[in-house]
Amino acid sequence: MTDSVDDLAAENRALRERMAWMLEQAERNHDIMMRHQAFDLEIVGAGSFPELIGSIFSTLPVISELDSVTLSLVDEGDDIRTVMERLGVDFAAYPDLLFVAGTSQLGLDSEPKPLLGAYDAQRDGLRFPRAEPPLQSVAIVPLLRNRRVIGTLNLGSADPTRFTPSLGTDFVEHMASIIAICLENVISNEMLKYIGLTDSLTGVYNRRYLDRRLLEEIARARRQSYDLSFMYIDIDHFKRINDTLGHQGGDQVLREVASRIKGELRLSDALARFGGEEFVVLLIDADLDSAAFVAERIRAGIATAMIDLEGGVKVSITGSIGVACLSGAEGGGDVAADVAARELISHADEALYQAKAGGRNRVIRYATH
Ligand SMILES: Nc1nc2c(ncn2[C@@H]2O[C@H](COP(=O)(O)OP(=O)(O)OP(=O)(O)O)[C@@H](O)[C@H]2O)c(=O)[nH]1
Repeated sequence: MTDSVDDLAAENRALRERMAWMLEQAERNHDIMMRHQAFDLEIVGAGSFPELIGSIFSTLPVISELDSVTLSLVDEGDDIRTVMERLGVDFAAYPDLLFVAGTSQLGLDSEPKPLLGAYDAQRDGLRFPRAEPPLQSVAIVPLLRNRRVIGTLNLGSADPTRFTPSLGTDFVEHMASIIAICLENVISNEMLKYIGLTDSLTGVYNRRYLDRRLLEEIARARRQSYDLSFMYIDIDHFKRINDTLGHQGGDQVLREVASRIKGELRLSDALARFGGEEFVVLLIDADLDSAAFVAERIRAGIATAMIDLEGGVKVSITGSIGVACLSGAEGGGDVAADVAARELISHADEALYQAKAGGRNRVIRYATH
C-alpha cells in the first residue's frame, strides 16, 4: 500500500516536473515568437538600405541567440555597391555584409534549399569572416525572390546541436523570405532614389540633387564656419561640336568632360550636370583661392588632351569656368540658406559670363565689388 502511494507520489512529482518543463518551453517559444514578430515589424519598416542591414545585424543575433549572422548578396556588375556608395553608404561599417558576383558563388545546391549542419572552416570560413567564439554549426538559408536567388542569410552558432541536418527548416525559411522581400524593396527604392538624383547621360548628379545638397552644405558650413565654393563650367562652342559631330558625338564629349572634371575632385566635392553643356561643382571647405586652383586644373584637363570619339575621330575642346565662394567667416550673413544658395550660384554664373566674354578657355573668380 505504502509502496503504491509512494509510486503515485513519485509519478505525480514527475508529471508535475514534466508539466513545468513544458510550460517553460511554451513560454520560451512564445517569447521567441514575440521577439521575431517584433523583428519582422522592425525590418518591414526599415526606410533605407543601411537601416535594414543595421537591424538585421544588430537585432537578429540577439533575438535568435546566435553567435554570428552574415548576409551574402549577389551583386552582378557591382550595381548595388556602386549605387549605395554613391548614396553615401559606408560599407566598412558592415563587415558582415558580403557580396558575390554570381549565384554560383553562394555555395548552394542546384535546388536552393537551406543547408544546416556542422561548421566547416573551408566551406564556411568566407561566409563568417569574423565569427567569435568559433562556430560549431551553421544554417545557410537562400534568400529567394520570385524563385530567383538574391543571396543567402548565414546563421552561425557555437552550439554544435543548434543546426543539424535533421532540423526542420520552416522557421529559418520564413525568416529568410521576409528578409529577402525587405532587401529587394529597399534596394529598388535606393535605386529609384539614385536614378532621381543623377543625370542618365553622364552618371553625375543632377540639378535636383545639387540644389538639395547645397542647402544642407550651407547649413553645415555655417555651423562649422568653413568656406564653400561653387564652380560653373561650360563647354565652349558646344553647338559647333553638335553641328559637326552630331548629337551622339556631342553626348560622348559630355561624358568625357564629366569624367575629366571628376578626376580633379575630392570625394567630398559634388559634381552635377545642370543641363545642356553646363556642369557645376560644389567644393566643401574650399576658399576662393583653392577653388580657383582646382578650376584651373579642370580647365587644363579639358583643354590639354584631345577627346577620342568612336570611329577614330579626335576632337579638341575647351571650357570656361566661373568660381564663387561663400565665406565661412561671414557665415553667409543673415540671409536664409536658400537665398545664400541662389546668390552663390548666380555669382558663379556671373563669373562664367565674364570668362566667356573675356575670350573663353579661362577661369574667372567672382569679385565682390
Ligand atoms: N549632344 C548634346 N547636346 C546638348 C545636350 N543638351 C544641350 N545640348 C546642346 O548644347 C548646345 C549649347 O549651345 P549654346 O548654349 O549656344 O552655347 P555654345 O555653343 O556652347 O557656346 P558658348 O557657351 O557661348 O561657348 C546646343 O547646341 C544644345 O543643343 C545634350 O544632352 N547632348
